[in-house]
Amino acid sequence: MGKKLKVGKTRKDKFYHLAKETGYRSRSSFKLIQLNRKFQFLQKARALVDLCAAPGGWLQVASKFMPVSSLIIGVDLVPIKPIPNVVTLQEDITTEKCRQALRKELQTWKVDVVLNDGAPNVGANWQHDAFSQAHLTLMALKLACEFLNKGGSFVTKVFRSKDYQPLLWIFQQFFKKVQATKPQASRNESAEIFVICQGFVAPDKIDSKFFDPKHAFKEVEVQAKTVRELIPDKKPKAEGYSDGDLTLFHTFTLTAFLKADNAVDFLGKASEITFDNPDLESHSATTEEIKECCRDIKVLGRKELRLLLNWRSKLRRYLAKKLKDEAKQLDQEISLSSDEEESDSEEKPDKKKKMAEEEDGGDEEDDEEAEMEKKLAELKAEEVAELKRKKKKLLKERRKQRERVELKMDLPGVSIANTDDASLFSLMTVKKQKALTDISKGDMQAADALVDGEDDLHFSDEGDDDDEADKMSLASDLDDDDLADVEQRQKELEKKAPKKKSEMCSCSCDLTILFSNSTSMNIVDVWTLLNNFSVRLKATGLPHFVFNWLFLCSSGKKARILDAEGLALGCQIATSKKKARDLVDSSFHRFANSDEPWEVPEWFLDDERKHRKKPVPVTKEMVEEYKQKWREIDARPIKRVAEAKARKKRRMLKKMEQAKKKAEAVVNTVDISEREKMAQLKSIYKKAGVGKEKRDVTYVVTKKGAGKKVRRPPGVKGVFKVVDGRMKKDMRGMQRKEQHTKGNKTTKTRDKRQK
Ligand SMILES: C[S@@+](CC[C@H](N)C(=O)[O-])C[C@H]1O[C@@H](n2cnc3c(N)ncnc32)[C@H](O)[C@@H]1O
Repeated sequence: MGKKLKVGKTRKDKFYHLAKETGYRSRSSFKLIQLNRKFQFLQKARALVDLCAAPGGWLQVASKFMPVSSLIIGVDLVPIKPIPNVVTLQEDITTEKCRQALRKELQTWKVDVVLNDGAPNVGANWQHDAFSQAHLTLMALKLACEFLNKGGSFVTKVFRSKDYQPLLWIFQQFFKKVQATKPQASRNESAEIFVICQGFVAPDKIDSKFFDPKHAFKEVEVQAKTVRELIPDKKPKAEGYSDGDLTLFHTFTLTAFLKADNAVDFLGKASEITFDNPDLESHSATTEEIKECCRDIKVLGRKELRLLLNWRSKLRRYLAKKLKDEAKQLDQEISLSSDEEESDSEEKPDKKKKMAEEEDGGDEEDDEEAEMEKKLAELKAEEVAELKRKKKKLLKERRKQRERVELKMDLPGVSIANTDDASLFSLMTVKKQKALTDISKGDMQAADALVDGEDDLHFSDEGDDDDEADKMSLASDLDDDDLADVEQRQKELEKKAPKKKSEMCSCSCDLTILFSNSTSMNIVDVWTLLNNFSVRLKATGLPHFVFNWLFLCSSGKKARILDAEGLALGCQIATSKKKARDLVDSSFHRFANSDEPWEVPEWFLDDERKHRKKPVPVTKEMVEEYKQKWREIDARPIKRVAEAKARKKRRMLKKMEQAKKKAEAVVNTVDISEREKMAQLKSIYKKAGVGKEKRDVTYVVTKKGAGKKVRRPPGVKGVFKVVDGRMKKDMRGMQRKEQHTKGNKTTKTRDKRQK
């Protein structure tokens, strides 16, 4: 019969195979690789001692990551197969002999790192094993304290048992920084954990009691009090077994959960809650989700654990109420059955007891409420944190945008990167966009709907979610200063005309959509729209507010929506308030709101289209100036091109540098002639790509044929070369012919072979 092996140990996981493939002697090598990747203690170390090192996987990793010619010593009870540049000792690390052997090996040296992956021979009793492991760790620490340099590191394996906390405390007495972690390569089912102690303080004198297990290991009981403690932000650490308990799966009844003094701690220990009370199982609070959660508590997150706690509170309240009702009913029965008064007197103590319990239930309710409040406060704090995160994200985005503008990757107010303009996808926006298109076509009914309508296009004072989203998109289109400015003005206007608030919202948002989304609109469209709107705007008394927008948009902050003409116009408005006012005033004219009420001939309409609009007060020169500016901006190389050019330049310089060195070597060579030197120098510089500069050659096609002497044709300057127009064609013809004959030959030989 074969020996029955433990499943966890025999299971060959990816690290096992990886170790086999990469030539590491043990899968634990990857634990050290991962620990070192996180804490970087091997790279700087010049000397290292690996305690309990067989078969030598950690030693291999150490010799790979430590600087060449570092001193590496490995100790183990069993012999370690030799590893290049590693000294191995066969000793028991708990003995004095081992200490002396190490002293002999190290002489006066001290080491920078002490590793300990020691695992005593485990067997019959987990509790005993855990203790021997902790003892082994303590002995490893003792050696570390003797041989470590000041500031050195001690990396050790520890099993999560009751001795874990005392061990951590002891480590903290000797090292500045003590961190526990479980590398990925460590199996989840293993209770091992790795503690990285950094910054050895090297005390002058060490009390021997630190290394005496009797003194060192005292019980430290830690109870979880909050859900956050139960599920920390970081990856949970592996838990060891508690005394006398050799299973990891713990099942409790619902009654036990309801009776538990500390519900959170209870959840920390329980793996499953079973239903032992049908009444509670069918309670409305016991939803399918709750039942699912009860099946495997270990996999639950904070949210689900809170759900269970709330459920518990509900059930407890329900039970308390039920008891109360029962007591009341009992009371009524007592008062009704006067005949049984005497017998009642015997039962009364029982009822009183129940009443007292009921009162206790009331106290419990208070506790529950306090607990609930505490939880609510926790939730609130989480919400606040979430909000803070969002704000931080928003600020980060704005900072990035500013940086992009500084790097000339974006224009002010225009983000190439930020294309997630929420307002583009808002249903409200789409509706308004349609209405605006209609208005721009002259449909003033749509304008009526926009401004006066109580329908879904209307922006109410309270503002629903969509309103908020649109306002947000409006805000996110401006930078901080603009936003503050606009908000300030909005407040002032609200004070001045409180009744017009809803109208103001309506107008301002319409224009926002116009300016933020109408990328294709030019100033004439804007102008027409404003003309169409002008009467309404006048009615709301908000032309200045509207023109704040126009100003912001046209003075470069919204450059993307305006063409050169628009920019020129915006510039005019920006320079003078009067000009802006005049511009608005001039939009109120008799053609502003005409609806073509009568039939007119086509020629008249054409004429009207051409001439009825007041010309925009912008000169051609101004438009040209802004066009030129756009051209300059367009001509700027994009960042990637600039980077590629810089890379090319760097490569060239490097090549030149190398060529220069080679050329110097050639020049300094004595045993070759000057001519040879010249030839070599030429070839070096040619290879480096610094040959003769390419001359501009003009090709002259003649019928006489290439290479023949031809007079300089009139109008040709500089170097010219005579070529035959037919040559290319002839060459190609010849090549074709050659291929053809080759093909024939191969088919003939194939035929011959077949024959
Ligand atoms: C998990 S293995 C170490 C694996 C090693 N880190 C590697 O990467 O190859 C644990 C080792 O601790 C050793 N060990 C246990 N008790 C010891 C002691 N008292 N002194 C020295 N070595 C010990 C065992 O012999 C065993 O080789």
